[in-house]
Amino acid sequence: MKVLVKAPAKINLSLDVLHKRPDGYHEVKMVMTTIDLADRIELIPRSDDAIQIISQNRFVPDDDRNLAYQAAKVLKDTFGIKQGVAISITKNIPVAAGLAGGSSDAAATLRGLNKLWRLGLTLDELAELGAQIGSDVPFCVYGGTAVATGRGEKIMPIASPPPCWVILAKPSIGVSTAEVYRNLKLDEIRHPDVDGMVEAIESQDYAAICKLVGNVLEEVTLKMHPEVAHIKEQMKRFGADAALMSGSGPTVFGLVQHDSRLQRIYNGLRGFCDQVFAVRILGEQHSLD
Ligand SMILES: C[C@@](CO)(OP(=O)(O)O)[C@H](O)COP(=O)(O)OP(=O)(O)OC[C@H]1O[C@@H](n2ccc(N)nc2=O)[C@H](O)[C@@H]1O
Ligand SMILES: Nc1ncnc2c1ncn2[C@@H]1O[C@H](COP(=O)(O)OP(=O)(O)O)[C@@H](O)[C@H]1O
Repeated sequence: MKVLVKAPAKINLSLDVLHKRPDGYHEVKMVMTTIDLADRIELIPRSDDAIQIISQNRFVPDDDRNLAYQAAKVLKDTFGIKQGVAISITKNIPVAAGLAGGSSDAAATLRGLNKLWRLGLTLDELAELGAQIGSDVPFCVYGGTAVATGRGEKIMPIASPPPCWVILAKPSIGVSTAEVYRNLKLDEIRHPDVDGMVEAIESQDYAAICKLVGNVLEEVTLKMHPEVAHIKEQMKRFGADAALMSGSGPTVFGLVQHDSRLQRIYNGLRGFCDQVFAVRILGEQHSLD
């Protein structure tokens, strides 16, 4: 039996950092949502006990640095699984982009192996195991829309935003999440209204959502890579209702409700940015079947 799993990307509609913790991580408060841009993970049982990564993407590690490899390892070690698995990753999410591609591959591997190895774990149990791999993995285990706190691993599901288009534009640079957090000046932060964003989503107020988008990491990445600021300006100039960098960047996303304006923004950005996508928000949490 072979198992196929979708691994969707996320965007951060609001991202605040409260303080630096004694363990070196930052205490965050963010609103995240999954979008319809996804990697495809195929899990194929092996006759030996090895974990093998198969990927055609040269930026994706094919050894134990791969987060999907680490997900399989956590399950094998925790439950004493003897069977090996080949994990084939078809990459559609840009790498090191602030879209949690690696974390989502790990989360999809957890969900898929739960099925392949008949472990019978709940999403809560998979999310707890996922936290060992990375801060964004628990959110990716659930999908949908949620408030994430702690270092990002404490997840509280909320309603999904009203229907709209998400346009993503990724400049051809990769950003290190650790470096962005390291360069954040905690005493100079202008905190976004995360609670206001949650209220706006719960009341399906699209205009308020657009007004309240904010990300404290944006300024850090913008300073290192001015082209990100340029993309954000262009996104707005072409007519996006809101524009913001996702996570630690460098991808910028724009929100728009009208199909007519979508085409104009998409074409305008394609003029100077290689990777542009127009996708929908995915409202539903993942199910276990
Ligand atoms: C910024 C965010 C926003 O969703 O996303 P991305 O830009 O990576 O997509 C996340 O907080 C990224 O989560 P993730 O990429 O899973 O981070 P991890 O692997 O756990 O940590 C990578 C490094 O980032 C820093 N880090 C991460 C999370 C956090 N709350 N505080 C931190 O200081 C630490 O230096 C850590 O060593
Ligand atoms: N399955 C994977 N897909 C993509 N990158 C991965 C994967 N596993 C490990 N990585 C490593 O994780 C780093 C961050 O990648 P990614 O998760 O795409 O970005 P981000 O944390 O910005 O959302 C990459 O530089 C890559 O070397």
